Amino acid sequence: MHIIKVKNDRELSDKASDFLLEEIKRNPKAVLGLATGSTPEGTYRELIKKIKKEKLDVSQLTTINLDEYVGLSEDHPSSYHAYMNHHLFKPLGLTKEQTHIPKGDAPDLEAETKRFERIIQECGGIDFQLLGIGENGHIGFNEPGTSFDSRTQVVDLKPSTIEVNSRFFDNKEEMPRRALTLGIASIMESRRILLLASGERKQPAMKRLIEGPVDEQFPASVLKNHPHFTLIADEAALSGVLIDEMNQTKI
Ligand SMILES: O=P(O)(O)OC[C@H]1O[C@](O)(CO)[C@@H](O)[C@@H]1O
Repeated sequence: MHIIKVKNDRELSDKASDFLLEEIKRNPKAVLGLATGSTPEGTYRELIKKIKKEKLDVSQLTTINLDEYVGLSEDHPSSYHAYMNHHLFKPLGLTKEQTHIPKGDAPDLEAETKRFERIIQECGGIDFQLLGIGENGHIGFNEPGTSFDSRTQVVDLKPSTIEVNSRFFDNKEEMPRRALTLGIASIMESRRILLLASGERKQPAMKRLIEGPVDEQFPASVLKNHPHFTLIADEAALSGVLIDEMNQTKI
């Protein structure tokens, strides 16, 4: 695990967008694994600016999103489809053919999980996976207790996740109780992984990730087993966390 400590969310967005930009420059046909939530919003904003400034061709990229709420159609304003269209796909002109997100309103959810795994295999696997982290350590929507061998699946969300994420819904009652998510094994097969964490809300998760053991009760801990795993976190998220200097770059 390599840790990059930044001052604040603005620096985190700048640094994380550089990682994505480098990946795209190195391989214009890259398969990018993408995340939603509040954390990567600034990263996407910076990435769009940099891609436009450098006039990069993004027409050959493929994107694979981590998750979607069960029951929400693509045009539901709180769906991750709507989030991605708004924050990245529309501004970059990425087409439906090159972008993939699990369909939360698929009539057969089990078939949808299989279809999604097939898409990942068919495009040759994920080159670069961007991740956020839940306060309880979830990655994608893989909640504490999820097997490290899991593949794309339908999951029940924990009450704490329902509470935290209901802020994205006008009416809290509309917050779905289930989601489709890439499994932990599917995420771990990505060739490189970048995890972002910002703000004091994420401090307990950072402490457990960095100081604690690899444990299925804390899903993000599995990332420490990945050979090319980088964490970018800000000072608030890392406050009071003991970091081995060998693993760290300060910005
Ligand atoms: O960045 P946030 O909003 O804190 O969300 C944390 C994580 O939880 C999720 O909302 C659930 O997948 C992710 O999209 C995100 O990475």
